[in-house]
Amino acid sequence: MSVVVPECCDDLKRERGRCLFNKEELTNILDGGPKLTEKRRRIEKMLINTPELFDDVSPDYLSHEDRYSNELRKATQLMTTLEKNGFTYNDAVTTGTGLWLLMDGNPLSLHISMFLDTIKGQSNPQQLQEWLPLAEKFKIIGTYAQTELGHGTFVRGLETTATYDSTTKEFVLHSPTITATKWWPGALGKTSNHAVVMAQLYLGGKCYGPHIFMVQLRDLETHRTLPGIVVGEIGPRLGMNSNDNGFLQFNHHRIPLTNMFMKHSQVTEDGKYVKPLHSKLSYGTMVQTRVGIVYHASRELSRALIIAIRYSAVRHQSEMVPGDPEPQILDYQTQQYKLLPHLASFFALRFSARALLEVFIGTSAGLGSGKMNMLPELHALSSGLKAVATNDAVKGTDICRLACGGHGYLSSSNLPRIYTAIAAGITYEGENTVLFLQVARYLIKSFRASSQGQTLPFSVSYLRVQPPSSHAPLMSDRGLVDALGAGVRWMVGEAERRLQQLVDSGHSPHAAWNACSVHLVQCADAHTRYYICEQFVDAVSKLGETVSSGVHEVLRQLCRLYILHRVIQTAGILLRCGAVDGKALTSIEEEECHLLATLRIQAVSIVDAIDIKDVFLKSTLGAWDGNVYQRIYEEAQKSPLNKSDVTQGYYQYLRPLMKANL
Ligand SMILES: CCCCCCCCCC/C=C\CCCC(=O)SCCNC(=O)CCNC(=O)[C@H](O)C(C)(C)COP(=O)(O)OP(=O)(O)OC[C@H]1O[C@@H](n2cnc3c(N)ncnc32)[C@H](O)[C@@H]1OP(=O)(O)O
Ligand SMILES: Cc1cc2nc3c(=O)[nH]c(=O)nc-3n(C[C@H](O)[C@H](O)[C@H](O)COP(=O)(O)OP(=O)(O)OC[C@H]3O[C@@H](n4cnc5c(N)ncnc54)[C@H](O)[C@@H]3O)c2cc1C
Repeated sequence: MSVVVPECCDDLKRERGRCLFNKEELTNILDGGPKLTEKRRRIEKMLINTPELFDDVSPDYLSHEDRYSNELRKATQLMTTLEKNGFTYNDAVTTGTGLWLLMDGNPLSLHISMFLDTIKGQSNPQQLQEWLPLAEKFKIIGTYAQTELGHGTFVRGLETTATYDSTTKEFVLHSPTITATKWWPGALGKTSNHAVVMAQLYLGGKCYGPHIFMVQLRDLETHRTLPGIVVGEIGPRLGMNSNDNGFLQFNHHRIPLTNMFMKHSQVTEDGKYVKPLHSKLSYGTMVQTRVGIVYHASRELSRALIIAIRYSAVRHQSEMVPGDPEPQILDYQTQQYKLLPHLASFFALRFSARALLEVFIGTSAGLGSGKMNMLPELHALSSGLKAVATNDAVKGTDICRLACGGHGYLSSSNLPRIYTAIAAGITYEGENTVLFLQVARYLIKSFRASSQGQTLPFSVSYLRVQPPSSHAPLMSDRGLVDALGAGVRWMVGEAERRLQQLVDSGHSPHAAWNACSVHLVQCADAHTRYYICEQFVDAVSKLGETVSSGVHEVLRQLCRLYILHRVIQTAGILLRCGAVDGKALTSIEEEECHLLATLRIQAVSIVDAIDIKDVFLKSTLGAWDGNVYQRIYEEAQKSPLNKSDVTQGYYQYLRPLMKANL
């Protein structure tokens, strides 16, 4: 059956006809300016004109091995296409285009992110000169090998050892137990010939804690594993199965002294240790990746939202008024309630990701001149935002799937794949509960410092013991954000009180911490969300002077929805601390419902402005033209089971069963 694709179906035409703002302007804001939109589109055009980058057959129908090879084919093609056209891998990462193409984890993602970032951030000048050109030109291919079978979160508990032998000026890398096996690193199994390896540094019998080493794993000609090294792939996962997540063991494997990354700490030839300016500088690559993940999570959420919102405008179901035609499901208030707060979250995360990037850039510049004072602030912000962004992207993506009913469960909707890929983000790069507990540590320290009269860094300055009272009317955006801040201050104060009470009653500080950790995680989550609200309000108010009134109104409504939704989610706390009363909450609930109806009118245009082309959405439900049913039908025809009318399985199993005398 041939597909006659209309320019765009009537439902979507009508939706788009109601647009009251300049879509291109909103696109530019999301990209970070017109020049960046233009650059992204140039990259997209180039990629779209490279057919080798696209799948002939859905990876769902490939074997485990073919899936990997197919993704490797596309990943290498992507790198050469970018290079030939004067772009870098970084352009593909920062515009999102590369990650959308390589849809399910890919064998070069760790190379272009954590491997290269470690070389750039942890090398001394000689190492940088030696390794960076090789890695940038893909002469060596690497990954970030930190996690072990026995330890992922607790980096200090890693078991792999790097023992210095001053007689040969080498480190001896060893995996003393099964639990010391490196486990999980992306692209470690079959792709990488190098890895940056986190191992416990031993000098003269003394352990100096985890340090990073550049280790060659495979021969550069034959790609065979080097002696003293065992490496392989860990097998199928929930998602991201196009990647070759791997395992790695060392058997007294020797590497030169100069292969320890020596920007921050050094070992001299005679085995003396030179301390870094801050003990956690070697965790820098993780921090940088967390910053990137906030963007990544917001992008993945936006893909799910485009799919679900367009589909909700095309799908008609049930009767709202008996006897009337079936309405678009987007007209149901419950459907709006499922989707639109997540649309607001996407915008909130995008603005917060940008603010975090600025903190990262500022802190990195400071580190260059020996200033370490911003490091705890960056660690807390990047940990909290990574956790909230991935939690919300996962939850939002699953809601989008559910909002598409049965068809959301189809692989061809692409929602399952977006979900499984982003679901890994809750665990990797610091498990979210663990990261929240790091934020909580910062909050409690800050709260206590404030009680002793110290000035607090900007992200926690609202926690000071005697904050100035809010002058903004409660129901204004600022007033509600101040109320949320008061709620967090109350929660942190309460956590501190409970901790102190437990210590006073004889518990050790560590036992008290564990006994309060559920509440502490809630504090960290609430603090991070308060920060996100602040960033959203600030960004919209700053843009107010420069953008057209239509775009400003849409952003103002999305920001308002985000804040109202947050206040409702936190109602219990806000009532307990007296920041709002029942009457205010009732009017906030009513306003939220009203706002859902207002935003619904332009919802399709808003997701259009996110500007992700069909080839990157890869969804039968979310394509620009809304031709949903034809696409679903055509995709089903590609199932290998439809190649013949009667399958082999019938002759092998079903027929014998039917003929058996049971
Ligand atoms: C370019 C962008 C690309 C974007 C691409 C996105 C696409 C994604 C594709 C990639 C796919 C997958 C990648 C996944 C890769 C990985 O998962 S790599 C492995 C990551 N592993 C982790 O994240 C481990 C998590 N654990 C930790 O970070 C630490 O162990 C933990 C912080 C939990 C505790 O560390 P300890 O060493 O045990 O800490 P303590 O000794 O207890 O000390 C705590 C104090 O140290 C401070 N601290 C901790 N970390 C940092 C840091 N990074 N910076 C600054 N300070 C830090 C902490 O605040 C405590 O300070 P205090 O004592 O309170 O003053
Ligand atoms: C798809 C994927 C890709 C990955 N890629 C890489 C990679 O490229 N390189 C690499 O080195 N690693 C990689 N990892 C590993 C990843 O970084 C770890 O899985 C992650 O850091 C969590 O560690 P864990 O698995 O040891 O979990 P655990 O730490 O064992 O966590 C299990 C549970 O214990 C809880 N828990 C642990 N510690 C605490 C605590 N202190 N307080 C309270 N609760 C706690 C956690 O909250 C969680 O609920 C990857 C993982 C995945 C899933």
